[in-house]
Amino acid sequence: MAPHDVLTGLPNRILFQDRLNEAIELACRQGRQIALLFVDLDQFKHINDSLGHGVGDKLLQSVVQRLVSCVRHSDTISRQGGDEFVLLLPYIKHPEDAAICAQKILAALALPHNIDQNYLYISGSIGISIYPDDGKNGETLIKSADTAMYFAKDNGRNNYKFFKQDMNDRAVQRQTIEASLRRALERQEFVLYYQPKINLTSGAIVGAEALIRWQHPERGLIPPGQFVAIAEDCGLILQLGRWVLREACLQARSWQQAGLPPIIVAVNTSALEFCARNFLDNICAVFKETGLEPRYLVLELTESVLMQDAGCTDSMLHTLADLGVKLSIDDFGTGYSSLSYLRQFPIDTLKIDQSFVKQMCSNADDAAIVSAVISMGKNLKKRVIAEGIETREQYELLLAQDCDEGQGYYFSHPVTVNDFTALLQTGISPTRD
Ligand SMILES: Nc1nc2c(ncn2[C@@H]2O[C@H](COP(=O)(O)O[C@H]3[C@@H](O)[C@H](n4cnc5c(=O)[nH]c(N)nc54)O[C@@H]3COP(=O)(O)O)[C@@H](O)[C@H]2O)c(=O)[nH]1
Repeated sequence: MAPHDVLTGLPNRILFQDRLNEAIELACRQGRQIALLFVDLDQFKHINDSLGHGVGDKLLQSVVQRLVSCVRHSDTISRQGGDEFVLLLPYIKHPEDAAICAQKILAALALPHNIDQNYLYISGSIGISIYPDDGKNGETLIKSADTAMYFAKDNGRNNYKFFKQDMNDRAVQRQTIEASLRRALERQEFVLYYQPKINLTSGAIVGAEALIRWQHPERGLIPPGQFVAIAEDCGLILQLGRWVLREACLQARSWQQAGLPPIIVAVNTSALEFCARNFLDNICAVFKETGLEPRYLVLELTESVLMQDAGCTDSMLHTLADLGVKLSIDDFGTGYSSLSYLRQFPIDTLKIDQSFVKQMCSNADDAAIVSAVISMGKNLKKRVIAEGIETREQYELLLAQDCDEGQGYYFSHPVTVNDFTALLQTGISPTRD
């Protein structure tokens, strides 16, 4: 068997294992430390699925060039398979040397990759293990670095983490969650909560954001923060997303049929779902099945979905817009805001991230950002919604700046279907603070 990976020319697992064993033996004799970096590309599957494996392969080759530029000749880089790479740094003085290398890799990966006249962006998550503290043999060292890499992913991706012993317990916990998520889908343990979106001038409910919860038979109601990222990593988000979309559309139609004022229902859509081959077909099938008109659905997309310089994103967004589906940029201001997207894509709404709203009454910079997004939205003829409104002061400031819509605990927490139906019947009376 050839000792090198055919696509990248890097040492394969077997050759890497030999070098790692040699490095461990030498370090043991000399009483030195060595470092192992486990690099996994973030959402690489999404590139393969949307742009094809040919482009994915070229991106991997470009990534390898960047990795090589970040290490010394004495270091070894190996492709473990797919989009996973392991780096052996046999000569380090301190663990901090590995951190410096990880920072260099993140910075190098972040620069655009020019593939077939497209600029592609990719980031990586890196786990670091140190011999002898995190493993006395190669297998354990790789496993520790791999575990740490998952924690880097959970920490928002595009960062690095050193292995810590308590990560092992949490990794077992994660695998348990993954297995029970699969069971939960079969047993239909998920529910949607709805949070109203308010027209700030009239006070009327104009929309609802559907937010998933897991009604766990023993642990009670589990918020999405504890399982959506895991579902994304193991691909279950596709099934989960299809369920959310269908359920939300059924509910919106059912409110209309009950004679309640028609509102627009918003569904969060992750990059993985958006780029799935049958995403559009599924949406059309849901409209057909539920009878909901497309104009009553808004997809909340994060900037990472728009970030891919892909023809498919552009045509998908235009097809959705032509159907009548509304498109909103979620967490606006926190991602890769390239303002040219606002011109290129048929975006209806900018949703100002709650981190800016939270501090807008006490922090002049946040107030300036909120105000700038509102006036930019007005000039570009896009609706602007502020999320995370918790106080009357924030509401009044947003109203004074002519922000179109708002959402937040000041008006209502996300609530069950029955409670939301009651809100539609009675209207909202904001909490006093
Ligand atoms: N792909 C999918 N992602 C989903 C889905 N359902 C939810 N999510 C994502 O999970 C994130 C966390 O959601 P949740 O715990 O429900 O939190 C939402 C609100 O409860 C919270 N919120 C709303 N108002 C306030 C407020 O005034 N203060 C405060 N501290 N928090 C508030 O914000 C969350 C809504 O955020 P956003 O989506 O950015 O509008 C959540 O971010 C979802 O992305 C799903 O079905 N699919």
